[in-house]
Amino acid sequence: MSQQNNAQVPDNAETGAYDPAASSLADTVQKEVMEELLSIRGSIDNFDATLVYLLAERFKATQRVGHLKAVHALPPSDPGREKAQIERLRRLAQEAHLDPEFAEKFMNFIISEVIRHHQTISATHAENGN
Ligand SMILES: C=C(O[C@@H]1C=C(C(=O)O)C=C[C@H]1O)C(=O)O
Repeated sequence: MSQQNNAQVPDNAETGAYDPAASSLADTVQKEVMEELLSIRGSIDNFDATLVYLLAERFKATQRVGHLKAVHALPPSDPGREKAQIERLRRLAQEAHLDPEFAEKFMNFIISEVIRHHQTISATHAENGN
């Protein structure tokens, strides 16, 4: 059923609801091309949602590591572990036809954020006198 934009029914801009058809191309692209684009974008949306859930679960696990390290006075980063992870992920990326340079950059970006969290957890732990 199509939604009417009137005072009773707020549109996406007002509700903040996601519009999967949002685009700046609507007026410049043929109808069939736009349909194919939207269909592919449906898959991209599913992948992006999966990435967010995966990252959320990964950060839950790394937060646990951060608390364990703080309790046992271990350093926030573990360069030996990181080196092994990067080497493994570069190999996996190659096999999956993903640019290994990109995989390494992406992994380093995530790891640096995790280390920042671990530093915060460690500082909070120290402040609390444990
Ligand atoms: C999560 C850890 O802490 C840091 C973050 C890592 C990661 O995000 O994978 C890996 C090594 C550490 O520098 C860990 O030591 O396992």
